Amino acid sequence: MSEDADSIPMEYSPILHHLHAGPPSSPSPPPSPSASSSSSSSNHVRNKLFVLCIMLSLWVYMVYCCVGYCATIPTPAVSRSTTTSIITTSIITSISTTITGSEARRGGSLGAPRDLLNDDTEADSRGGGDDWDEGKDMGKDTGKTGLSLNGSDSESQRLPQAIIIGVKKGGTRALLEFLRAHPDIRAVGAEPHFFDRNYHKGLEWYRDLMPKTMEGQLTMEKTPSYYVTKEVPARIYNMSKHTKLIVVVRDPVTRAISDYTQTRSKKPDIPSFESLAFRNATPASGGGGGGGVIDATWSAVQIGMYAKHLERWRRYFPAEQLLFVSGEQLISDPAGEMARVQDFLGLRQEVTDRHFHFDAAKGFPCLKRPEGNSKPHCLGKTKGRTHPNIDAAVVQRLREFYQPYNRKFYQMTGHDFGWD
Ligand SMILES: Nc1ncnc2c1ncn2[C@@H]1O[C@H](COP(=O)(O)OS(=O)(=O)O)[C@@H](OP(=O)(O)O)[C@H]1O
Repeated sequence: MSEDADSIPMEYSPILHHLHAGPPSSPSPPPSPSASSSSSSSNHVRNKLFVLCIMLSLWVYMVYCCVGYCATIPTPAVSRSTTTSIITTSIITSISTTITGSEARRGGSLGAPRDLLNDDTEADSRGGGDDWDEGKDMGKDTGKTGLSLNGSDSESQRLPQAIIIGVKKGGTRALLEFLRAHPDIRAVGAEPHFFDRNYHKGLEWYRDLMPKTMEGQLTMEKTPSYYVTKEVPARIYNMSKHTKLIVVVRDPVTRAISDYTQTRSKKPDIPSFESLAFRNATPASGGGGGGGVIDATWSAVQIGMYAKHLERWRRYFPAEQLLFVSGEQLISDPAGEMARVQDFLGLRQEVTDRHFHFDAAKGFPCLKRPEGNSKPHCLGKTKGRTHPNIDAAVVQRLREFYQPYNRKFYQMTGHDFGWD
């Protein structure tokens, strides 16, 4: 060990003083003037190097924080022993706050991965968004609760307690948007498709999509393809067997035409509805109709066999946990249908007839604020498309095809939807 290091008196440095604090040593003989000046300058350099090292470590730590790790490490306790640690703590705290704040502002649904926007129903429901797309409703953005940094103690992301599981083109977007007018509901805007397409990503991925909720608020999402996907009932049951399930159903013939209309809006060259509806349809049979057999493997037809799909759900969930909303009633009497839904969810009756305005030009109810005269908000152009005229004979064949399924469905749900 070098004796010099121990015996040479150092220039006073508060930092080094702390580091070298120890039992007082016996006084050393005074150094010669030349030795004193060279050792004093080498100490000076060493001190500077030491301070530089500390600054460098701080800088590295700040960079580390900025790439996102800071939020996951516990913030060091504020120590008053040295100025350095106070500064370090305040820098770390302010970076943490910035990161937490920006994440909160992103909110559940806004942080959703991009691939969520690629599914057909969601892309469709976003398309028209000139007057009301689903990310923008009556001031109740999905991420709104995330804006509160102070309230974050009582707010957290929860798995949904209620899900709109179907059906595609039934009126699911309208129902979700109506529900989002309720103060006790927070919902993801985009369709997560967790239980069908993204299940391998795990429940934490799913939870991460959810908006923050306070105690007593319900978290919801809608993905219409769940109702017809074989694996989904068991998967939702495994998440929670208490999940409340809502299905918006609509006359299966109109639903099939609506489904076809949506596909055709994206792929204008597809064959006619008539020819797709029948197995082995030939141009000679008028593209369908005639004596052909309905093609129950065509998804536009298959989705409307509601009773068949319901059997799968009933193997996992009791009747009381499933609510069937009439897509037709949701248009003609939105407040009445909303009363049933709020009841089912155990919520106060907040969304009432004062929230709806029937837009005669659009032919649909739109949401309005109960107070004031602000302009009502309607769904975008992709909701309420004009359907093509379908051969009456084909429509009739489809009605006959669906009749037994409808009857069974009325019996299973205890509700006659009046489609026959
Ligand atoms: N209030 C209101 N405004 C506009 N549209 C309404 C409304 N209520 C129900 N509907 C009907 O919803 C149909 C679309 O259903 P979905 O939202 O379930 O479609 S999707 O599966 O999410 O693509 C859509 O079907 P089409 O008319 O065939 O476009 C509408 O008839």
